[in-house]
Amino acid sequence: MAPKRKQSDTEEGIDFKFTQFQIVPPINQKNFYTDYLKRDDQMYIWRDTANAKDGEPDTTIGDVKQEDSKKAAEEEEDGMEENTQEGKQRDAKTVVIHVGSQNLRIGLASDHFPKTVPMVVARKMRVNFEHPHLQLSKMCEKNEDGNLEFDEEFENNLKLLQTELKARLKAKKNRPVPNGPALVNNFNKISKPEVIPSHEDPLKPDWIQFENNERPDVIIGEKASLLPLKEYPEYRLFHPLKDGIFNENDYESSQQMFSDIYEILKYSISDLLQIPLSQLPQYSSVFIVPDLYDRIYIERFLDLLFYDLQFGKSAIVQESLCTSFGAGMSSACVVDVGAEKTSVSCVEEGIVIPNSRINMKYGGDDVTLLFAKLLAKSNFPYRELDLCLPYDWDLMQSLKEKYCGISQGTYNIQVNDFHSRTPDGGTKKYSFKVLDETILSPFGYFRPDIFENGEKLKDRYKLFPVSVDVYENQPNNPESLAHTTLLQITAPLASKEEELKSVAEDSKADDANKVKKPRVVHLGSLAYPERIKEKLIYPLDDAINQSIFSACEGNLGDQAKNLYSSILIVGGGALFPGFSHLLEERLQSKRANIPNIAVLPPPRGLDAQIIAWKGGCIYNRLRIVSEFWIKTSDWKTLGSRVLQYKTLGYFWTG
Ligand SMILES: Nc1ncnc2c1ncn2[C@@H]1O[C@H](COP(=O)(O)OP(=O)(O)OP(=O)(O)O)[C@@H](O)[C@H]1O
Repeated sequence: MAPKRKQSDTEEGIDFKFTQFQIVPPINQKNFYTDYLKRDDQMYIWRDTANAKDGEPDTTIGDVKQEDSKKAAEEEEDGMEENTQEGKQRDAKTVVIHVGSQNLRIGLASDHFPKTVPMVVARKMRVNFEHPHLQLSKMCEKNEDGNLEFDEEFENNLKLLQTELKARLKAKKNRPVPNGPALVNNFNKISKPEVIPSHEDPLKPDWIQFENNERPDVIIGEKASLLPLKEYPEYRLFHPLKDGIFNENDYESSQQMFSDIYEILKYSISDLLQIPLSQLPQYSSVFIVPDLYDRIYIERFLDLLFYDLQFGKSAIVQESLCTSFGAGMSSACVVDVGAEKTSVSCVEEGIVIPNSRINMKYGGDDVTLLFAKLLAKSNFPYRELDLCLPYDWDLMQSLKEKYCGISQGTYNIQVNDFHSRTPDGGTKKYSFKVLDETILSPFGYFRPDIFENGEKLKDRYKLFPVSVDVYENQPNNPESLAHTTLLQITAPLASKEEELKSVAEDSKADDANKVKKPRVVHLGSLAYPERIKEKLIYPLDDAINQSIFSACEGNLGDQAKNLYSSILIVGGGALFPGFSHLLEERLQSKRANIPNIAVLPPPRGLDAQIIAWKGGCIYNRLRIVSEFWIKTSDWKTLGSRVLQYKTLGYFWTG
């Protein structure tokens, strides 16, 4: 039999406690309460603001609050003072910056109009750059009937577009032009250019010619398109933004891209606004960001504003909010059709409704390309036109802006002319005929599958990783129910096999990176999208319907009626005559139960392209904005966390 084990002393009933310390019982969660880091006045950022206001080293919280309320009352009393002298002084020291894929709009808040700078840089490379070509005549081929044709997908989409246009013209009692396309083709085929001697062309561009061997490293903005690229092949053109985000496709490194953005901003501030860079610490900047922004985009831009340009303080504000300020509307559905992106968002009482935001990857440049293709099909006489050359692209843009529009009056054969100006070919005058090309091109917004969408968002996340949460390592870019819904609707269009393949690839990548898939944060009614798909291409009118539907949480009541009666259309891409009217008609046909649908142009004859910038100036005048300024010290101490407390406030989380 095994011997009995000796029992320990405690078990033998000796009354000593194991420790003299009082053991703390678990807290009863019912009565548990703490406000640690829950009140604004405990945050460094607010205490810092309060101290700065007082000019005292430190104060107790109660005192700060009393002082604040006194000051606020004083400010209320002399509000006029704020609106006149103080406000004007502040405007003269604030630079409002609105960056677009094609144009940067920048100016002092006290200016009437911003300076517009094309977002392009010509950089001298170490070895000659082989420029790509996109010659119009080589884009299509002759079919058996002798007509010019593009690929099958394009031709099918074009047929659908033409059918839609015919139905519309019939409804408006417009008669078709008998034998129209043949008449147009025959005229264009035999149209010959007239050479204009350079001394007879008052608009001849001042092409850049370098003397000796002195060649600058960078040429910025408009000047870059005056560079004869064939003569100076060591230069390459870069567009740092594409589709409304960083252009990761054309650059090898993020530093290279940022140095181009820096050059554009530096040139605009020092040369155009005449502000010496050394004085920027005394200036503030209002930076206008997309509604459905990318966190990395905002963080990197703020780095640039604080570290490289050294602005004293900055505020960031969303595009649609600025547009609504600029238009003086407290609630609106803002549709911004830009060069390479189109956004739709609903704004109410100074807030962009998070679930209504939609960002689509098409815009005015897609219409330009479509117009060029349609002209190519009808034997456009300028056959050497190369869309990769900046002056030829600009020519096509100007033809689009001059001749495209959606009025029934233009549906007839028209004879137009234009001048081509190239550094090697001089000036030539061409005549050409068009029939329905000018109407069909803007129609593309309602059937965007016809645009060249394949290369969009190519190499996304090549230079920058997906923004992830520091705690959960989950993608944390803001999401919107409207946007996610449309992504899910368009997803089945991809072939099943392709889908499965890429899902498998994604899951492999996920395992490697330990990054989980994004989730829909707002309503939770939808499962998370199968993959991180961002390229949203969807008809404009349907996108507006979806945005308003999501803004009202599916209830098309008074709120929806209000939004439908104030659809504000801005941005350069929608500046076609008759476009607002067409959009209004299409919305009415799809929402017959909503009376008074109105698509409004910007009020007071304001330019649709600068209205968001104007709104940025007005934002600078709001008294509340003083709480939104991020100082250099805040950015250096807290980094992007400061955005939770300031400027974007709760938008930053979603
Ligand atoms: N009068 C016009 N008619 C038609 N299109 C126009 C007109 N004026 C400008 N555009 C087009 O508007 C586009 C530029 O618009 P905008 O300046 O709003 O773009 P962005 O803000 O630079 O780009 P994004 O919003 O995509 O970032 C170009 O495609 C240009 O061809």
